[in-house]
Amino acid sequence: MGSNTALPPAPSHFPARPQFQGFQKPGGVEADVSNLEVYGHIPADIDGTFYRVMPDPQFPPFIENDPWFNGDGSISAFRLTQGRASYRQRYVRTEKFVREREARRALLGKYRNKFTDAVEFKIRTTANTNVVHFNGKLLALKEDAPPYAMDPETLETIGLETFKGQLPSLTFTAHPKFDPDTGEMICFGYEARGDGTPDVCYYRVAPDGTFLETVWLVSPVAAMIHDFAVTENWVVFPLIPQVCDLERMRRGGEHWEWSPETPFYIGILPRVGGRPEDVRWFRHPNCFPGHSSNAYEDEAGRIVFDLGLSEKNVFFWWPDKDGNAPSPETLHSQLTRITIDPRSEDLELTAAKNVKVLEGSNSEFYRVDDRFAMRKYRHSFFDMMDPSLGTNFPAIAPVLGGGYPLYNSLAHFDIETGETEVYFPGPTHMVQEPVFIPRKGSGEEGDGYLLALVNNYASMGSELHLLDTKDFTKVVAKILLPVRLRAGLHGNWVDAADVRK
Ligand SMILES: C=Cc1ccc(O)c(OC)c1
Ligand SMILES: [Fe+2]
Repeated sequence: MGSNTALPPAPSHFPARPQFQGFQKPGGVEADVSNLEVYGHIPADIDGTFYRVMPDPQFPPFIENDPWFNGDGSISAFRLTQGRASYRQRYVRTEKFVREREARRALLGKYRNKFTDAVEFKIRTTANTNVVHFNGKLLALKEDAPPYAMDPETLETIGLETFKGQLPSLTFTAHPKFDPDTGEMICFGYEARGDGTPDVCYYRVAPDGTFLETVWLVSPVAAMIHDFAVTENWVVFPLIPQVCDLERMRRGGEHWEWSPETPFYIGILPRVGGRPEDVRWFRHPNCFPGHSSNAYEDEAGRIVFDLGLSEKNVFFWWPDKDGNAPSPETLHSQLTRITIDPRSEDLELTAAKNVKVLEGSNSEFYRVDDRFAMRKYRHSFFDMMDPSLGTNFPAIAPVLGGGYPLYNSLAHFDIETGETEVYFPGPTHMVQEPVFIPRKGSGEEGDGYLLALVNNYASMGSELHLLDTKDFTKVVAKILLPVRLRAGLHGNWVDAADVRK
């Protein structure tokens, strides 16, 4: 829209929709709290910061039924040291955030549809999906743009990060992977040449920010590639059958549409030295690939790829062309192992040959001991929804809000024994994504702590629950926040020892 076009009316309050109501009501808070109340105790060997990000719209949208994925990125930093906890929170100063604050209203239109904006943006991103620590900076990530760099201490936004001009792609995944041995950051961008393009750009970055390698690929369909996986020798690109159509976007429609006809494609590329023509697109019957747990190569050289797999469209707010979408309570994602021979002539993956459910519970947001990322591993930690644990749904329903899948417990799955341990935080609580904290001085996989943000619908406040992985079902510390933090996406633990001074 041109600058002399009248702006669409800007609402003065958030709409009466589940994603803006109850616990999901936007907070708009920036904070510095020097001491948080602790029930229990924070072990003395814990010294670091838990960074996480949530979409939290600064202004009410002028878009009808704006999905929760479209809110401004707000970064929380929970600093745990010497048995104490403090908390800082800042919005990422994206171009969108800064210009909307100036205008005192929403200017950005639909999720990833520039044709619906009230003004023209150079960079539309909300930077609201993940926050990682790399080369002395925080990177606030969303898959539609380059990262925004931030100061890890002050959470001041430094600016758009293009790695001194080395970034070859218009986009950067929200799920970069870090090799625990080399510190290398392995990334990609999809729609890497712009909205609706099937181009995927794969790149590897040295710990000092030097780009080591770039490979341009073309995917079989312009689909969302949210998470991915890396092994010693391969990278794995799972395509979510949510597809983009630029014409639909031009008409003011959605960026994404669920496509039941599209298979679940998995692209396999050599991790080092691959050429564009080396990518191989395996096919699995239509389903929804969620987040990765981990991946590695077995003795036979096959790729073992563990992820959350759901039969139905988890992003139910983007239905198929006829408007069909599952209702959120019917979604069930399971930790699933897909085994792929990267050299196989046969590109069809089948349930019988290639797929095995590892853990049948309804689960998501898998985390591992990152020292074992890209390697054979034994322990996966995740969010779980098990209504039989005793959540008092009638009591919390009026304040639950919604618009996204809910999880009421944290789980530890031991892949070797097949056993699952569960931590239930309480009947009026839901959990967000956990992070794993290794125990100081212990190299044993999975030995340490799990830390997660918990929504308390009785107090309408947020809490951090800290568990010891050796006594998983009990809480070690509950850290109370003076605020309510709505649903977030991802975060990471940054140990004080790993912060470059
Ligand atoms: C969980 C996935 C996911 C995928 C795409 C997004 O834009 C996003 O924004 C918060 C989240
Ligand atoms: Fe994600």
